[in-house]
Amino acid sequence: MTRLSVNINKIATLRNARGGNVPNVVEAAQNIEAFGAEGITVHPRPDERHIRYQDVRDLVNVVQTEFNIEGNPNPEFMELVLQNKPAQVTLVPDAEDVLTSNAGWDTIKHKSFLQEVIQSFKAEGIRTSIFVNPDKKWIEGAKATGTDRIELYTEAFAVGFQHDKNEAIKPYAECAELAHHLGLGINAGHDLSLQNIQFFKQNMPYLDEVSIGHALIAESLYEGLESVIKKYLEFLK
Ligand SMILES: CC(=O)[C@@H](O)[C@H](O)COP(=O)(O)O
Ligand SMILES: NCC(=O)COP(=O)(O)O
Repeated sequence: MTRLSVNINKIATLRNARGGNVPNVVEAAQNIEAFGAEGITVHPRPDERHIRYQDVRDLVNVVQTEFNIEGNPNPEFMELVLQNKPAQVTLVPDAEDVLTSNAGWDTIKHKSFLQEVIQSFKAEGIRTSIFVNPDKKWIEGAKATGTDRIELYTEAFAVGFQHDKNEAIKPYAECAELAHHLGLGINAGHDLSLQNIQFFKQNMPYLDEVSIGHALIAESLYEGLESVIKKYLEFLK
């Protein structure tokens, strides 16, 4: 059984485009849970271009499933997470100006920094996960940081899936075997979609959780458009 955590960044992007509260991020999270998702993920970025720090404060009292906050552990992010105590924090080494997450941790170079940060979250009962590329050296390095889980960065899989899906999954499945052997939990995310998720799940051992946002929200638009347009047409008769 692999948990689905829905990343709601893109719902906040849409809300922020108009400056009001439509769509309502908190209501969306509640609906997503009511529809069966097993977690809500947010990734507040320093410029708050989608999820704002206040959204985290609003969501933490409302989310009934697993609340997962992702981000680069700078002092502001650490304070936000430590004050709100989600079930899980996912550490991502994003530069401030990136369009989206584009790399995993060098878990060897940043070992002592990660050890320190992870220890402060775990001391507050927050499960930790660190975002890594699918390379065995980063998994071994992750083990040494004391993290509970890794999150495998799946962009390379999503791209490779288009050309040779069996080749694309190989490093992920091997890293999952190693992580499990080392006693680490296994999450995965980035560019997973309705197109590639079934193959990913079927070929990934020990997969605890996936977090999916961009494609899932786009797919919800595609699948919802027909029904909404029909409703408008009905009212315009
Ligand atoms: C950590 C990760 O994989 C990202 O997918 C991220 O959570 C998405 O962030 P954006 O929504 O800002 O692209
Ligand atoms: N951790 C990955 C995530 O939350 C969602 O990534 P994406 O589906 O928006 O690419």
